[in-house]
Amino acid sequence: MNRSANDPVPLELRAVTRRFKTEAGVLEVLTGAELTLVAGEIVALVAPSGTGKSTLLHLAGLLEKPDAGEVFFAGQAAGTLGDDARTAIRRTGIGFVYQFHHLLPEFSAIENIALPQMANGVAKAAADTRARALLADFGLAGREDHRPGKLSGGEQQRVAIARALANRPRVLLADEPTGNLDVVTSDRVFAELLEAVRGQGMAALIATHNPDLARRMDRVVTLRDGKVVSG
Ligand SMILES: Nc1ncnc2c1ncn2[C@@H]1O[C@H](COP(=O)(O)OP(=O)(O)OP(=O)(O)O)[C@@H](O)[C@H]1O
Repeated sequence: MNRSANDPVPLELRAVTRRFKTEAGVLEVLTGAELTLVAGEIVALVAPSGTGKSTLLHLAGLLEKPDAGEVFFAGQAAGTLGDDARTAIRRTGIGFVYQFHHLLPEFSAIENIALPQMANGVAKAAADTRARALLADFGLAGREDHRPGKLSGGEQQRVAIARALANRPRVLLADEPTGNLDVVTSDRVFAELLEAVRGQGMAALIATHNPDLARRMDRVVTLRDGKVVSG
């Protein structure tokens, strides 16, 4: 995808704070986190369990709102938007990949990738064509009509990644995208993910516990005392 130098910054978190009330008191998870993702940049988020990686991804993905600070998507302050506008950004501008694939079990691989496009107004024939091409990119030609239950773990995760890329989002957010796979499959699927993200010129933030995978990204950040710092 061609993005020009004048395009707005895909994703920016400014002074983002998030706290949770727990029985033990208030838990300050993010305390003024700052992060900028430029177009074409793939950032690894590597931090110990419980430090707030998923929380940060949920805020970046407009799934939750910060208690203070602001998330900017393509230069637009998300806090100023209503729920419909936030949902529209999530549907068209952001691709999500989780540790578990969350594919729709009753639908085939091709339908799982075509449906989010059709929800965005793409005609079925065009959505199917793109889904087919993505499946081929991920080595799944011939598996189009298989339901997720008939696919291996690696194949399921490839379909989930293809689904996240289907609408050509500006930003990809991933939480341990290959954390559920064996080492060899994880390595292969991860390489395919990076290639696809680079090919589309997207910005990506990918949480992983795996330092080998993190090294293959453009830079590594971590969370310390609720703030994003270089990893
Ligand atoms: N809705 C919530 N209510 C209360 N506490 C929460 C909530 N969501 C997250 N937390 C707490 O916030 C902290 C950060 O959670 P988060 O899931 O972001 O961590 P993480 O770094 O992604 O961990 P992991 O690597 O284990 O997935 C944890 O202590 C968690 O228990």
